[in-house]
Amino acid sequence: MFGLTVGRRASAGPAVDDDTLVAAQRLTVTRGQQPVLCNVDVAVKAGQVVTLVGPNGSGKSTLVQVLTGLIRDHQGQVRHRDGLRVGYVPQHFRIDRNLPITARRFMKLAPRGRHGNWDSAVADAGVAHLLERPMQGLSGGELRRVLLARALLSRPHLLALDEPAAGLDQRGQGELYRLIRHIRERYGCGVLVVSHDLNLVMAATDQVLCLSEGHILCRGAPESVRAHPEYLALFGSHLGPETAVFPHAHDHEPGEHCSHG
Ligand SMILES: Nc1ncnc2c1ncn2[C@@H]1O[C@H](COP(=O)(O)OP(=O)(O)OP(=O)(O)O)[C@@H](O)[C@H]1O
Repeated sequence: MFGLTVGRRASAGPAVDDDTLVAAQRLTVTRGQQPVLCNVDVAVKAGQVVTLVGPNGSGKSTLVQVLTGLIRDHQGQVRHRDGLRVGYVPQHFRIDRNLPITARRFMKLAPRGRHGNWDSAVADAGVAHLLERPMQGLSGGELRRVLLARALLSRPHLLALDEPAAGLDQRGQGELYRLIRHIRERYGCGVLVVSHDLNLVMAATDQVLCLSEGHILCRGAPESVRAHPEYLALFGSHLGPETAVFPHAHDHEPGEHCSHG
């Protein structure tokens, strides 16, 4: 899903002001007997970069998929701004090796591939030189750029990038975050990012949400904070002092736990 439009259905939920693109309240997702997300409150506003961090399996991708409208079997309330256009770059994307297709053709097949924001999407994602290349032959970083270009075709209000820095070298990661800021400014969109790259997260994010076992462990603006013990406990001491710093508020009382504790 790359050019989803959500928010046309009227539904009860948290208040959505003019700037708020999506807001979730007491969001809970259960898979099997296990809560994957538990009582999560989160909102993304236009022009804001919100980054989700947390260990493997902490619920980051699930949260992104709920906020982008891809997962709807949740408890709690999720409210999207009316007519919200979402661009989504998934964490995993497999190309069928038996179906040769160029990057241009791949993008043209997107919902807004023929009448969308083609020139800007291609230029902003820096993929002009990749358009005639077969998708199967792209490197991981090149593939991510094409997926980003495809997500931009709809001029999204909300751009969700699930681990866009995965597989990129240091220089590529720096470029990526510069690109995210550029896109945020150019499109005025909100950006929701999942990342394990904590140094870059802290440098390029308005708000960080740290998930652990489906709860928001801590959250805040990176520039306004100092080391937080729970965050350090989660990510270890390999981080530089400039990285492990943001204030937080718990989303649950110490005695109030989901069934996993
Ligand atoms: N459809 C599903 N069925 C069963 N379990 C699921 C399903 N989707 C997610 N889960 C489980 O929910 C938990 C959270 O998954 P999720 O992919 O959201 O985590 P994540 O934080 O994005 O992990 P990672 O950093 O490894 O990508 C995991 O334990 C996962 O196995």
